[in-house]
Amino acid sequence: MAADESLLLNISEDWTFPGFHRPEHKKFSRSVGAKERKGTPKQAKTTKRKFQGDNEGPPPKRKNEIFLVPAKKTDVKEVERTVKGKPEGLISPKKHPAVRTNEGQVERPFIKTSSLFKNNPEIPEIHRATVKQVREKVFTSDSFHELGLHPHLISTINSVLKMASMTSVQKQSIPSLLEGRDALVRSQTGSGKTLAYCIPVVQSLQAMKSRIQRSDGPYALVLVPTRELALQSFDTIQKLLKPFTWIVPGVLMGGEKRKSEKARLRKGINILISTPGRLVDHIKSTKNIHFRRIQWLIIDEADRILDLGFEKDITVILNAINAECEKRQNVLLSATLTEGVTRLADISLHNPVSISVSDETCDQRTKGYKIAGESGPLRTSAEPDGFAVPEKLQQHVTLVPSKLKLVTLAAFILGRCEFEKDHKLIVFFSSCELVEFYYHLFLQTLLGSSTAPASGQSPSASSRLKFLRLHGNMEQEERTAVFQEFSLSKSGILLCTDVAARGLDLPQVTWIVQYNAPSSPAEYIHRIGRTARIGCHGSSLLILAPSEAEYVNSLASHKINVSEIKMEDILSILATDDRFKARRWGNKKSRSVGPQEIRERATVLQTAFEDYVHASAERVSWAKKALQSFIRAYATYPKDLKHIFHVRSLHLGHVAKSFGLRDAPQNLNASLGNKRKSKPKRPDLHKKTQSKHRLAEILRSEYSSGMEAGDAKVKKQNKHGKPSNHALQS
Ligand SMILES: Nc1ncnc2c1ncn2[C@@H]1O[C@H](COP(=O)(O)OP(=O)(O)OP(=O)(O)O)[C@@H](O)[C@H]1O
Repeated sequence: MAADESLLLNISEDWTFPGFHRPEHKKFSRSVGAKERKGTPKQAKTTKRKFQGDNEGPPPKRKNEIFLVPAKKTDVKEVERTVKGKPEGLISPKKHPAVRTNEGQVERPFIKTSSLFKNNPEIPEIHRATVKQVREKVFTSDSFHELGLHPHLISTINSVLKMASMTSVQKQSIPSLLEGRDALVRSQTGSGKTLAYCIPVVQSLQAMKSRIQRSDGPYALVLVPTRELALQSFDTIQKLLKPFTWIVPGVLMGGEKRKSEKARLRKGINILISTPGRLVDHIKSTKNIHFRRIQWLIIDEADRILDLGFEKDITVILNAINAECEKRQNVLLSATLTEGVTRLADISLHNPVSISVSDETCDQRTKGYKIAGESGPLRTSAEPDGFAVPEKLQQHVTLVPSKLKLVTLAAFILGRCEFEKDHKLIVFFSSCELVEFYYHLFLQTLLGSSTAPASGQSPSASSRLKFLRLHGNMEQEERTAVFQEFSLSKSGILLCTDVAARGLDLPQVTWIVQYNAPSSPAEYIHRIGRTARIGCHGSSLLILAPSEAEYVNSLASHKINVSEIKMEDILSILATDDRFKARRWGNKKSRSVGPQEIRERATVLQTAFEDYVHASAERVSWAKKALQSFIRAYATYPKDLKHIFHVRSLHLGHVAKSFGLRDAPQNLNASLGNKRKSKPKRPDLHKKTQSKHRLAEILRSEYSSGMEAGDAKVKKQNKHGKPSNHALQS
């Protein structure tokens, strides 16, 4: 199936000197009408007629090597040469054989580039009622001194963690937990839930009459869904334990050799932080693990742990603990309390206190949500019926036809990270394959590859563009390195799956971009919650296709308000970068750039992506596999979102463009048909336990314990930043 009819542009001559001045540019007006959105038909036709004769047949063949024109200082002569013929810049399409005309001008053959702006679906107006968002006050004016903690613990909080006053959730939770109560704790993302449980655990363990010995084994067990979160929680506990050196924390998270974990278990870990899968592995295979002295069981991101089908693992863990110790304190935490958490609470909490921070419930500790029976339902009537979103988080949505999705994302990244300072972006995708694909595509095209050092940084003018990626198919060593690098970095772009959606506290993230919509409003909340933490400012952008516009209403029904950014406004950033200038607009730098030229610049950018992908059969096959992975993930939206996200509503030819493919792969439908027989499911909270177990299998690659045999992992990126062999095969 052809992607679309073609607009023919003299792309290879479109490249000019990549100056970084910011010419005045005209933004697309918000009132761009449907007619204008579709392009100016007359102009497009003229362009087509003009160039058609020169370009029958496929684009010229290219070598397999990565194209790149390294940025270097250029003198005036060099600039002139560049303007006349050779493309130079961060994105540099393959060079085509030059032809000299009578006038001595260098002419190049034309590249056939499908029109990005024709035959797109109409972008609907977003109509939704404005909802009142649930707000929570982050900080209180109360200090930690009021809690009656050990003075050394208070001074550690003040001097090591540099915290003076408690957050609302800490003020409400810590006293209850110090009283010995079980608890179900909900407060917005980035509000300090980690310390809300860590402080009481440390306070109670350091106060034990007979001093804890390392060889005693675990007194507290903390379960978290991902390895990065395990590391992060471990780090916090380790800091709190500074004055109490006899209490030993430890983390089990997979990716490490089982032998060394066993050795650490044998020596003794008093506060054990683990992912459920990894702990179950040890319960089944490690003699030295025991739970005789467990006094605390903490399940962080409790709803996620259930979503992932870890219920079976949790049952194994609870049975193992219950068999050895009867009485302990249990705490479940999450920013999103869902039906799943209530079920988990039913099986794991005893006479719990339910703590929920919101304007309505603030300062009103609601105690005594009793379990009607050992397996009866927990009543959580005080819960607000919407999710709380940090007050300083600006949420946006943009409606983008599939064909334009890739250039819109690239323009958005360039706009934030190249032309503005100190932006830290996280971009969420729906699968590991998509993350790998776009990571390498951006690295090779937006940065140019062969001079880019292994960290993904270029010495060129685009040095502000630093791409990193994180997903469950990477080697643990690299996952940890990326997590730490992005944490410490002041700027950069992290492409990731939902493995980074929960709990991660990455400082100073300014934007969250959701390139693929999340599978539930709860996941939306957690993804955007990686910014605007602990009272800071932050923004989010959800990219939806026109056919997915209804999702905005779905979010509104959970009291989530998003405001629209027009796609044209995102693309208008291309006006500030003359690397994308089409030649026919000349070299004058002072004139303003109109909508038609921005469309052509977007086409130049798209062409660079397509050139990269079509430079070899191997890359085309890689892009096809990424496309297939996208479609597979698209088929897994839960039933209640199927009317919005349905594979049938995808235009494959258009979607293919967002993978740099010029045409929709011919055999995709057939292969999708085969997949449908064993259709994987997304997490669906309303599904029965059995289906959750199946989910666990499907999502295992993202959240695996790291012990599975034959786990296909993405090998460390080679030093040229090229797709690794595995990435090409995945
Ligand atoms: N009392 C406090 N004063 C200042 N900063 C704090 C305080 N408590 C926690 N923080 C900081 O707030 C940030 C967010 O905390 P934390 O990660 O515990 O949030 P969370 O509620 O668990 O978020 P999520 O729901 O996303 O997991 C961390 O950087 C933490 O160090």
